[in-house]
Amino acid sequence: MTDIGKPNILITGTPGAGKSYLCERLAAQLKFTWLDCSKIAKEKNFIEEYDDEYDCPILDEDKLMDYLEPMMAIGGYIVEYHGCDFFPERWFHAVFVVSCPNGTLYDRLKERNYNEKKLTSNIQCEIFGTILEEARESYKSDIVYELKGETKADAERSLKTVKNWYSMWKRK
Ligand SMILES: Nc1ncnc2c1ncn2[C@@H]1O[C@H](COP(=O)(O)OP(=O)(O)O)[C@@H](O)[C@H]1O
Repeated sequence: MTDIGKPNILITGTPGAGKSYLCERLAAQLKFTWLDCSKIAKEKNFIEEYDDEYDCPILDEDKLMDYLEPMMAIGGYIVEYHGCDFFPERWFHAVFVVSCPNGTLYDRLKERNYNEKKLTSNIQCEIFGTILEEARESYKSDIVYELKGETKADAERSLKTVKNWYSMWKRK
């Protein structure tokens, strides 16, 4: 791993779990730069094709990674994405997986007008803990942490957890 002044943090989890909500606050409080990969992919057109069935763009992972690489070498970034297995393991010093109870998640995704197929697949993803499993398979287990993203109180707790982690990291 590169010897950098600030770590890079990955925030992952099912769409709607509360990643952006947390990242926005974290970036402001820790003074890190927040990189929302879905937003970047859309803006920079890092899209391979469009999945009509699930009504979503398919990410061109290589293009996204080429774009992120120089930033990851500097450190001080919070990377957000609803997947985590394709990033180089060396990029991240901690991986936080945000989760949310199905009922709340359902309401949040309904509000986004997800079609039935997309909605069901995302709810299943949450029920099966797919992203948490993906994180545990892709990174060392001692850098993977779970956070809850349902309520404002959850967000406050998550902010504290990540800040505490960062304080410990600085002392190392
Ligand atoms: N901890 C939370 N407490 C209350 N509302 C939240 C919380 N996290 C997210 N939300 C709300 O839920 C919706 C989806 O959150 P968002 O952060 O965009 O999810 P994601 O980035 O994981 O797709 C937003 O309307 C957001 O304001």
